[in-house]
Amino acid sequence: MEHRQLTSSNLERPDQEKATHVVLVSYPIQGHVAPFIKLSYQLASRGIKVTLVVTEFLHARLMASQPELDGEQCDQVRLVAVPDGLPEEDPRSDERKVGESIFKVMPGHLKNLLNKANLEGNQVTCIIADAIFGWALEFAEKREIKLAMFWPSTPGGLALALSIPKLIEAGIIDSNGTPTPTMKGNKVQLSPDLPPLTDGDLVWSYPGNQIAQKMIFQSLFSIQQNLEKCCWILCNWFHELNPLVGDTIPNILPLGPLLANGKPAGTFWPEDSTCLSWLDRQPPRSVIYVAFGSIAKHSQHQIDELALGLELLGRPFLWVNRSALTSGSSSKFPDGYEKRIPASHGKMVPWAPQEKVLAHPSVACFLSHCGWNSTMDGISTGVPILCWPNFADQFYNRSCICDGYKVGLCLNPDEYGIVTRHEIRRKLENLIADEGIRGNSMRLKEMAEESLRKGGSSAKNLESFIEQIKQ
Ligand SMILES: O=c1ccn([C@@H]2O[C@H](COP(=O)(O)OP(=O)(O)O[C@H]3O[C@H](CO)[C@@H](O)[C@H](O)[C@H]3O)[C@@H](O)[C@H]2O)c(=O)[nH]1
Repeated sequence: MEHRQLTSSNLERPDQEKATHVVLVSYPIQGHVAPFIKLSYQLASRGIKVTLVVTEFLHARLMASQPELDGEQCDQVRLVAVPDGLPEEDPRSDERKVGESIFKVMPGHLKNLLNKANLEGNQVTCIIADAIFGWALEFAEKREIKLAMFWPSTPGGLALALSIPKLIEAGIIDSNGTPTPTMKGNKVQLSPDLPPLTDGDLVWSYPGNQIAQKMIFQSLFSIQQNLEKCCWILCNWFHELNPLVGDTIPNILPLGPLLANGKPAGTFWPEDSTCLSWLDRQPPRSVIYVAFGSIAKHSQHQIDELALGLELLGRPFLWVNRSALTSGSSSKFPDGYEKRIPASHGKMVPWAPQEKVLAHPSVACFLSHCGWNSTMDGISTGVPILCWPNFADQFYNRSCICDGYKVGLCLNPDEYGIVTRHEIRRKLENLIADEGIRGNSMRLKEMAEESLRKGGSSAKNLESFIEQIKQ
């Protein structure tokens, strides 16, 4: 199935006929698609013709949640929808099945797309592929097309992924990524400007989901070879955040923070914008913003503790209570909770315009699962972060936020593995009162802004990338 963005009338715009044409291919999850879309805007705004390939399933979701993605505002970014190889009725809830199918069918779709673009005189100059799409290397090489890989996650995660062979050789992890007794209780220094890594920080860690853990480890294992062979590794951070990590990776180009800047952020759920007018009615720096990205889950017991912790704190809060945040159906609140918390004091939304929320002056801090995009959202708006990691890179991101960048605090579970309401209340109070953390957050925000200004590190990296793909 092809969407209207692929029609020849659309492709043959005279002003763009000779433009450099970049095709981007993202893995179809929110934490990858959102930064891909923001990167697409950056390229398109500099006159590059941009085609972003998404699965049909995802395309339908994006159109339902942000129909503007198909409109005037995003005209220079063409979304092309391709089948993911699964039957229409499949709910796409089995991550492994989706992943395997994508790897099987995506090369064929890309081939068709390039052939079609060639026929229509829109030759593709460069492919930007998700860093886990190793198949794109051979594909681009055969067709003599430049290839960049995009790493949507954290500097620490990249440093770790690239160290996997050495860690196995040194007997620190086994060939499945499981820490050996040598690592237990010890720390590994991946780069002088990263906090030491413990066995709890391994980015493939997915508590309670062995299949996902194995899948993430295998993808990361393959990344080292992928990145060695591609021309550039594009990343969503700015050089000054972890300058030494970049020094060890020759072809790295940090371009972040990647921002939507008011354009549709490519979210899978419709944004509830009423939270912005609600924020307008709150005092400056008063609100706790609570959001756990697109995949993290909490038990109903944890949701209760969170709700009661926020109540104990007594400050206004805005809570993204996304569907499937709990393992069962939708999360419930403790008895009488919604009556006790007036709407003026606590607002729940299924999905928020996160970039805009965090930039709002009423927000005091961000209770986050530490997904990398949310971490960059927090850093680029100077909002201190209370860390509640759930799986994967989020544990090491927590260490970076708290011990590396020093812009947050972390929640600690009790002896039963529960983050109690008292811990939540205490840490939120401490975080809000911590002037040192606020100062660090503001400094990083300024550095992030500086990196995007003309002559700043990310701006220069983007210009250099564009110059090179034009050659
Ligand atoms: O109400 C909300 C909540 C989130 N977001 C956006 O959704 C994205 C969420 O991304 P992220 O914070 O990275 O979380 P996940 O969706 O969980 O992302 C997955 O992908 C990331 C990048 O690889 C990893 O760092 C995470 O651990 C992994 O779970 C960000 O762009 C947010 O701005 C919204 O727009 N509104």
